[in-house]
Amino acid sequence: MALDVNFAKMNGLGNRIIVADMRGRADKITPQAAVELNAQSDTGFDQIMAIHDPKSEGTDAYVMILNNDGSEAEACGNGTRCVVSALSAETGKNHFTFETLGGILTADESEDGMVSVDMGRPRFRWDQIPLEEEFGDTTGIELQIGPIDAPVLHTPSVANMGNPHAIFWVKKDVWTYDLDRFGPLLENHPIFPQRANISIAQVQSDDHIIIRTWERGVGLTQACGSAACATAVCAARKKLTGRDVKITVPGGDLFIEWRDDSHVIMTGPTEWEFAGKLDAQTGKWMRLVEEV
Ligand SMILES: N[C@@H](CCC[C@H](N)C(=O)O)C(=O)O
Repeated sequence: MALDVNFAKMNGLGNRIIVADMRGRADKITPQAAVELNAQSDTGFDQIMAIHDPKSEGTDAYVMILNNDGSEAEACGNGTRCVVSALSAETGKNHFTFETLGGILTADESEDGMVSVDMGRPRFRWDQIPLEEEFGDTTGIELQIGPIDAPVLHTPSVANMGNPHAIFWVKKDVWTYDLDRFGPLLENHPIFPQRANISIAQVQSDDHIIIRTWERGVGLTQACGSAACATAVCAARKKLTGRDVKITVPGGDLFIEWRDDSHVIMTGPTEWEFAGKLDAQTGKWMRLVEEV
């Protein structure tokens, strides 16, 4: 089977993104094509952001989000910034409205190339995360990993930012935790019927948190924008920080504002990879033809 698609290889703070242009076509990138594409060295990615023709009036595009295990996601903060940079290079526009599986969101590119995405309103009710069983207080649910009397990670906050997140608060440096080992166990824990993105977070101050994330459907990544948003809102709910925070991820910094109307605004950079700066400047798409 040949996957023949125009694309740009980009990243958002090291979160590896393929922006694929599926406009004007009736087909979709299948889970199998995504898995096989990821196995090829030049096109390895964390997410594919497939831009389709709009489905709803007033939107610029429908964006299908695929993780590298072929599963579909409702939200991807870093990938959305990459879609904005790609479409802005192509069209010269700097404001976009997208629809994803998770709903409708807006995004803006500023003069300096930074992109802000309105990630919508977080949801905290147990059945909205979703969790398998009822918890009244989702600022810290009963879940732990490690010995029963000395858990390594415990009592995560949970939130849905379009997609499900659990955040474990830690006192020690986030790099001292074996997230590679605990990540898959927690992602697939029966308490999360739709699996979950798992982050560990160390609060530095009222406006700064350091996190690492094990992403659902991917594994360890350099950055997860929706996890940064989920961490920020959960920290503010627990009164660990204010509502305006810098989140340091392995790939750099994201700036999160939880506005009074409850919308979460995420701001950060994007980078072009082998589509190259030339393509970013001319707005020309590269063509990807792979046997998958
Ligand atoms: N990298 C993303 C999140 C992508 C989706 C996630 N793995 C999921 O399945 O929910 C981001 O920047 O938000």
